[in-house]
Amino acid sequence: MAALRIAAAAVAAGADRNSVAPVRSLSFFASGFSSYGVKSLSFRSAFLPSVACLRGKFDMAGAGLRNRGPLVPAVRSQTAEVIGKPTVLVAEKLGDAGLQLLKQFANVDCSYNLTHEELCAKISLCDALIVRSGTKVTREVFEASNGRLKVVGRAGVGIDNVDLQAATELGCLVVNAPTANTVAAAEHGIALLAAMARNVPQADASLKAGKWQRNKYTGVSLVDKTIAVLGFGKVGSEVARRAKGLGMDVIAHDPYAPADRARALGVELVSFDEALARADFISLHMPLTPATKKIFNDETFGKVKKGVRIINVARGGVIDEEALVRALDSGIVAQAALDVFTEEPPEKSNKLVQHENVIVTPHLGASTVEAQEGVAVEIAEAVVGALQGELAATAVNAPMVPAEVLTELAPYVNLAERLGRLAIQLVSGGSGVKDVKVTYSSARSTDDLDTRLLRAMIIKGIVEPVSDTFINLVNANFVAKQRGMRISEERQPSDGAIDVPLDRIQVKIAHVGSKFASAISDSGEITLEGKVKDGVPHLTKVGTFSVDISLEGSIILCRQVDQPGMIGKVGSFLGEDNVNISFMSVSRLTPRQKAVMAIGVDDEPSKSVLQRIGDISAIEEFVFLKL
Ligand SMILES: NC(=O)c1ccc[n+]([C@@H]2O[C@H](COP(=O)([O-])OP(=O)(O)OC[C@H]3O[C@@H](n4cnc5c(N)ncnc54)[C@H](O)[C@@H]3O)[C@@H](O)[C@H]2O)c1
Ligand SMILES: O=C(O)[C@H](O)COP(=O)(O)O
Repeated sequence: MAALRIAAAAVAAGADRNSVAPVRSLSFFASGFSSYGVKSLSFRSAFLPSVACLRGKFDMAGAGLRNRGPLVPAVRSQTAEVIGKPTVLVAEKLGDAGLQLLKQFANVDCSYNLTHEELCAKISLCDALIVRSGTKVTREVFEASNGRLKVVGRAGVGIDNVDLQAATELGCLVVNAPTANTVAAAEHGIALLAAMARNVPQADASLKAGKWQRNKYTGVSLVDKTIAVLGFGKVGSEVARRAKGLGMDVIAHDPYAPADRARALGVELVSFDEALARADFISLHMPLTPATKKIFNDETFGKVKKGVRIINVARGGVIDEEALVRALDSGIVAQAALDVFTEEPPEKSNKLVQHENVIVTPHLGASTVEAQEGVAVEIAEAVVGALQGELAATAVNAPMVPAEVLTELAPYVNLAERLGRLAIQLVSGGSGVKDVKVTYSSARSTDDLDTRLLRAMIIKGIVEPVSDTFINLVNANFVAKQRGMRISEERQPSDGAIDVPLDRIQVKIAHVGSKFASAISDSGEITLEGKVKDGVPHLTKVGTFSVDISLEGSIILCRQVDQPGMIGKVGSFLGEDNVNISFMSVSRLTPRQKAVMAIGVDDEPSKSVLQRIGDISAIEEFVFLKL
């Protein structure tokens, strides 16, 4: 019998994290933030306020912030007792309204024009970083933050200056401000279009130099000309709308644009080659991605109508600048108007900047008073929200889960993490977890359940106790993949209530041994199942045994010979050790044979009392699990 016994002790995984285990699992994005202004945290209060924040936006009153809740220690040795504010580094000029908003919540360090080295040196003291397009947020920056940096806010649209892969791997959320500068960029595109067509900058410079060159600066008309908008997103659509107003024929190319949006604006969506062949003017509005990098090159210029005019308010990198110089010199391209460059700022001697048929501006597309105030508020709201544990609506590297879905799923999120956390503690030493199967039982239709958050929380529960990686919605899938963990998800119809999103969640870990053999189901996997009852997660199945205990505190699972007096004996040992029992449940398959007892305890039993429980002759195996 002794051979069957598994030494009862705190499961090695996580045993050295007593001080943080109860709090570090509480919120999702906030995992890893300092406990700004949070005096104490309880499990249930910790996730839910972030959900409330999603609905209620900002409650910036000091007291409101203090009670916000989901802010969990940044440094693992810290406890939730530390009172402080997060630090936000603003590395490029940000509108005042945004700064004021940030200052209500955070210590704001406005340090502009930092060198890369200075940024790397400062970043480990910052919880959030706000940049425009002028700061390169490289892997080095993320690594230098030593895990403290949890949000990068891009005060604008393009995130090509942020290493998204590194951010994701290190669990750092990246948010942008995608809407506030759209009109400004479109207006700048139109300004460049008109200025280029009528040689405004050249004529202005000539006149200021004392010349009067009316013939030299004869322009071309816009009306009835064809403009091809490449990238029919927010800015592209606004440019198209304005070009229509100028009497131009507008065609557009965008592989992902909905045809009805184009139709509504009277814009014809065409292929890339057709756009090149038909356009008198080409206006670029696609993002810089590996697919669009140097999309304008010698070959592309070979397909355009001779004498085409090009406007680029998107990103310099979408044009091969040397090829453009060649196309301008040969007259294939008559003129170009550029707001953006591959290198910013470009060298003074840059051939495009100096070309007489090129007009340039120093990346001014978003630079209007109105746009900068709008962008500043948009990004400040996103960063503050993320620091408070909200799922940001403008997250660039995390799935967006609508607020109402999040509210409904909140208790299941806790259940999912706890099942993962218990399941990993049942795996016997040395077994690598490679195959996790999750079954969601729900009376709802398949489309009606967004499981991404639950899946991420199960990964968090499984991985965090056995590694030093913080898991959140940003990096959960990446971390699972990196560890070679395959998570398969399955939906099972249930006849439960339709007004709750889920009836049960079952987590199975396959191809591993268990410290508690009774947790292995007939199919050979560690199997745990849970439900939410009155908003509280419950463990309802271990292996083939039905149990019912609330998933709070810690758990002792015992398998014993079913006989009178067992509950009393174990209960009295725990009582003598001043350990409070919160829940107890006994399940047996056949009377007087095997039974499984699940005991929820508020306090951690001492090793000696666990030893005494293990020594009870009827107890065949037992395990102590921490939540
Ligand atoms: N100069 C500035 O100051 C300034 C200001 C705002 C935006 N921008 C830049 O303008 C670009 C567009 O911004 P937005 O807000 O309209 O973004 P958006 O995401 O709304 O639109 C981009 C569009 O490009 C499309 N696209 C992607 N790949 C494409 C391809 N290969 N060919 C054609 N279309 C493609 C997408 O489907 C999308 O519809 C971004 O690069 C942004 O950084 C520059
Ligand atoms: O992508 C953008 O939003 C624009 O390029 C604006 O960049 P900026 O914030 O550096 O002006």
